[in-house]
Amino acid sequence: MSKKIIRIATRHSPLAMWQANFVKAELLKHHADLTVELLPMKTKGDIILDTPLAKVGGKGLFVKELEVAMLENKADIAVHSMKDVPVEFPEGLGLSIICEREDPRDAFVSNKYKTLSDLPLGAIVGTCSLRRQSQIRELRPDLIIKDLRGNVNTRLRKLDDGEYDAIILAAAGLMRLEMDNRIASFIEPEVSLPAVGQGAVGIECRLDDEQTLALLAPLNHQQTSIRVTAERAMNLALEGGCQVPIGSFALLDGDQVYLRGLVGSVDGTHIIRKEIRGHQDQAKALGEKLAAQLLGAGAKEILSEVYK
Ligand SMILES: NCc1[nH]cc(CCC(=O)O)c1CC(=O)O
Repeated sequence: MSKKIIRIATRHSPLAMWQANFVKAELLKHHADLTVELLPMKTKGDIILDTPLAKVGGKGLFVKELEVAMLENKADIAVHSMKDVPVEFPEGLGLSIICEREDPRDAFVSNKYKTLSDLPLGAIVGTCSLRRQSQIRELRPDLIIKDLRGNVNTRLRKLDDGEYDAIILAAAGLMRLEMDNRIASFIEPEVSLPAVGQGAVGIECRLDDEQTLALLAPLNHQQTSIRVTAERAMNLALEGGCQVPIGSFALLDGDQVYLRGLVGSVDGTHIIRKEIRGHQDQAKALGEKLAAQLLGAGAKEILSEVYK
């Protein structure tokens, strides 16, 4: 067999580069004679930094350019944070692999306070996630939520500059970048239900590229894959993108899936929570069932208000 090269399309942010290098190392671990190249590129989500993400619009802000590179055969695979991957794929591309999940929780990051409850009345919290905003507002309606964009390092710098009393980030990103020391406390899923796929890295490729699919196969983590399948099925049935106040979080207990879902108004006054359990073989159906329960309980009205 000729010497095979795998070209990885990735965003150029430090977290994206870490994830692409992680996949490169994993590929080399399983296939020592492989050549792996990184192709860093900018996406629309990296370029438009002055607008709240929910207003930039369009699904897949962080993945489209990477997908084009694969379709034009300039790259073979793309490495994504599962949280940023839209539920549907362009013709010919698909998500073949989900790697083992890092800590899926949100992290409370502050130089002055330990937890959300420690924050004084009217404190300023930075996040651009409607999901985080909704849940934080429910708990602490007095807090002022200020938009916060940019990659992880930019966000931390804005905190350090004193623009915020605290910011909320995905724990996984901080842990991967070896900045766990910035985490003041973890926010449990009961307080802030994580986003669909949070903490998991996924690999997309051309579905007819059998050689690449075979090389990627050992990187799949079955338990993570089942959990994220349930979460994404819920999101798809709600027609949710990644910029909506939706949380979805699955755990596995033996062969049983425990899936929790949430849809909330941005002001936190109206939050719908539902949960469901079932066999892991039914992960997708469980997600769809849970979405139907959420819709039946008023999620549709909440989401149409957000999309307006
Ligand atoms: N939306 C940006 C994004 N996409 C993935 C992560 C973190 C890593 C992960 O969830 O795997 C982040 C940053 C954040 O939310 O703090």
